[in-house]
Formats: sequence, C-alpha cells, structure tokens
Amino acid sequence: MTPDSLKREAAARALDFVRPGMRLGLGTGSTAKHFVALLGERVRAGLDVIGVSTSEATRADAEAAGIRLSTLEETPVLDLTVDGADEIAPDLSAIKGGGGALLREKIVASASASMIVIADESKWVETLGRFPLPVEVVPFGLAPTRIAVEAAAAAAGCPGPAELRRTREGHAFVTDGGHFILDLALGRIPQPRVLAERLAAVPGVVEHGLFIGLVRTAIIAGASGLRVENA
Ligand SMILES: O=C(CO)[C@H](O)[C@H](O)COP(=O)(O)O
Repeated sequence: MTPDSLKREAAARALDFVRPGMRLGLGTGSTAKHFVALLGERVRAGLDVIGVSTSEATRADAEAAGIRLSTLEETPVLDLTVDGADEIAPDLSAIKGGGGALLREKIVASASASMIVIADESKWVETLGRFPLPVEVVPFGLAPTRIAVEAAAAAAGCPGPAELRRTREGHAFVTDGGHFILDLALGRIPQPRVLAERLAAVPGVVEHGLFIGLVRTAIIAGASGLRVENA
C-alpha cells in the first residue's frame, strides 16, 4: 500500500456520506483530488450534486470531472465538505494549509453543516504542531506581521520561527486570494485554541491553518484498514 493508495481509499469511503442533491464543499490537495475524481465518476453515472471548490486547482479538477459547480454567493449554505489535512489530532482538531488553500478551505468548511477529513495514517498525531502551521497574511507590512506572529506563538507557549513560504523558483508563494503564507515551525502546540485566538488578533493575519471544532468525522486509511473517527 502506497501513501497515495491509502489516500484514495479514504476518499472512496467518504463517498458513502454523499447523498443525492447535496451541496458539497470540495477540498484541496492530493487526497481531496482523489475524492473529486471519484465523485466525478458517480456524477457521470447520474448522481446529482453541486460543488463549491476551495481553490482554483480544485475548480479545474471538478470541471474536468464533470461536477456541476456553484459559488458561495449562489450557494451560501453547504451540506458537507470533504477535504484533506496536514495533521489531525484525536479531538479532530487539525492543521491545514500545506497546499496554501487554508483561507478558502476554512470559509467553505464554516459554511458547511458538516466536514469530513480524509487522510492516510501519517497525518494522525497525538499533538498538533509537527507540521509547520500555515498562517496567511497580507503582503503589506510583512516584517512587523511576522514579528507579531512569532510573538503570538511564544505567548501561546510554542515559540518558533515564521518562514515566508516560497515557490521552487524562490519567489514568495501567493495564495488564490493574493496573500502570502508564513509557515510557523512550532514542533508542538500545547494549547491550539489559545494560539488560534492570538493569531487571529494579529493585524495583517488573514487566517491561520488551525481548524478547531470544524471537523465532524475523520476517515483515516492505514496499512491495517480504514478508521472512521467522530468528534
Ligand atoms: O490543507 C490543504 C491544502 O491547503 C491540504 O488538504 C493538506 O495540505 C493535505 O494535502 P494532501 O492531501 O496533499 O496531503
């Protein structure tokens, strides 16, 4: 079993939660990409759903798969969002944004009655923080925002450096919303809620990748099978 085949298994299990007529949030990343492809197969076989994508990349995948798309303006209330994650803890708090789509992912998840996270078992952690926490910031005032973000992390009990995310070519990575991302290397986040509150209070921070109280169900695929965890 490769990590990719585990991701596909988790994505396939998530299809069991999809009902005809649902308004679906479509996540971003390699695991969510499997879900979109598998959902497309069902749609082409006659399933009637409508999707709202969390990134331009997912919009392109969903269109190619034949999934009818809407926007949050036309469809502001969704039934279910299915998305990947970078880390998931036993209370189903999660870190997202490794693919840079955290802002739209959080808006779409918050507009959904329910959120399912799909992942291979490498994403399951006892405590969040091994994966650097993405923080989306406006380009204006990047230097003071970075200092304030690092201070917020230290005050929340998890000091660590905030690195500007760059492309392979060395340019600043720009999100679909035109923002930058600071990746906060914290190692361990002892109090995610405290950190979330402190980061949200920093001027210049648009959103952070801590998803707390949003995930209803996690589908985790491992070598020994699939696990479905509920909050
Ligand atoms: O948050 C995300 C994108 O912003 C992704 O869901 C997360 O990075 C997991 O990606 P993958 O499924 O490729 O491991």
